[in-house]
Amino acid sequence: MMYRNSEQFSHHQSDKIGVLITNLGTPESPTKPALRRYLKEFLSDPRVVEVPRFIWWFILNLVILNIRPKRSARAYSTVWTEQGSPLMTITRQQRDALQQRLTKLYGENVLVEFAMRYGQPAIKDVVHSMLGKGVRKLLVLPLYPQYCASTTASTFDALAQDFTQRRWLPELRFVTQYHDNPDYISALANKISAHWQSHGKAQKLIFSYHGIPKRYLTNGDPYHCQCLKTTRLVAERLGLTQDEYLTTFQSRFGREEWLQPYTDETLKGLPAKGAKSVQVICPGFSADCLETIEEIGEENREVFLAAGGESYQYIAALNSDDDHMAALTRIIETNLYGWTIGGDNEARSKLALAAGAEK
Ligand SMILES: C=CC1=C(C)c2cc3[nH]c(cc4nc(cc5[nH]c(cc1n2)c(C)c5CCC(=O)O)C(CCC(=O)O)=C4C)c(C)c3C=C
Ligand SMILES: [Fe+2]
Ligand SMILES: [Fe+2]
Repeated sequence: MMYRNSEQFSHHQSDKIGVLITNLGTPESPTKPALRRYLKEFLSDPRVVEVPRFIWWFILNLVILNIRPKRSARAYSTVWTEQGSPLMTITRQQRDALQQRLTKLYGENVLVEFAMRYGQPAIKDVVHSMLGKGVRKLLVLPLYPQYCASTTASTFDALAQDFTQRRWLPELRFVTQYHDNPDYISALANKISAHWQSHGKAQKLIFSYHGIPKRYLTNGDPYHCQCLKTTRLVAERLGLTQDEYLTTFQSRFGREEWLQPYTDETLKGLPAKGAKSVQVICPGFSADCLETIEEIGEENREVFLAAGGESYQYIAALNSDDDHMAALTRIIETNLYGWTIGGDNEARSKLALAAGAEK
């Protein structure tokens, strides 16, 4: 067995702390071949599609990969910008903002990087580069506020898979969720209040989360429960009454039942029930992407207006907003505890001093 070497190993090298933020990933370009490559990797992940492998192999390769890439490429081209995919651009901005905040707190000893679960930059490549730069303590923060096996556990799988190829593993901490973190909840509540300040309040506020097959919930995934809790906490913070908001689930894929109520069907039914103005926010997406910009911002707007709705507003994701970056920084700081403060070696006490000076 050949293991991947840690590059530039030397005795007495500094123990750096690495913070790796991750998100789902995105195709390299909004084209059919790029989408085919991306969707093949994504939809081959057994955490995403829990169907017996050999049955799924036929469906994926003979049906889905012959239909979906073209359709998805068209959708992606509507959100693509000069800098590329919004998800990539925003994740890079988040990395930069977090690096700046953590350098202020702890000095040069903390390295922040980002990686994508599917496509580029791949988790294994970024981890390799971080270890090569002297990172011996690694904190991984998937930017999925609500835990789901399809996203969070799959990210862990990618890390674990990479670690099977290494001789010298770093110390590892992995954040599985932050759905009820008070700073995350405040950031969402503030974003909504700020929107109300400039646009007024709609009749209904819709909290729309990415769906999953209902079967995953009945098999024990806590995702649904965490989504409902995020909504409840934000609604409490805003003082909303039960009839002022709804939680719905978007982005269905395939024929089986997914978490209900569905975002599109809910929007279709609202005007007839007297709700002609809505505001939609997607708290499960830490960065705007195809599923928010195109699906919620465009497609669902059409659905609502065609059904007799009059006013439809999408409230952007937290992206690299200051409030969001402050919340993530606090989550990171909490999870670095003992690596930055309270340790016994010189490097650690230096970090603690630097941190103390800032507060
Ligand atoms: C096939 C099943 C899928 C499951 C289960 C699923 C869960 C899930 N996904 C996200 C976040 C994102 N998904 C995105 C795109 C996307 N998702 C699926 C399918 C499932 N997702 C597909 C096929 C696609 C590709 C786009 C398409 O062809 O329609 C994205 C956007 C990526 C981007 O580049 O913009 C995100 C983000 C979560 C949080 C989740 C479970 C909780
Ligand atoms: Fe998805
Ligand atoms: Fe979608």
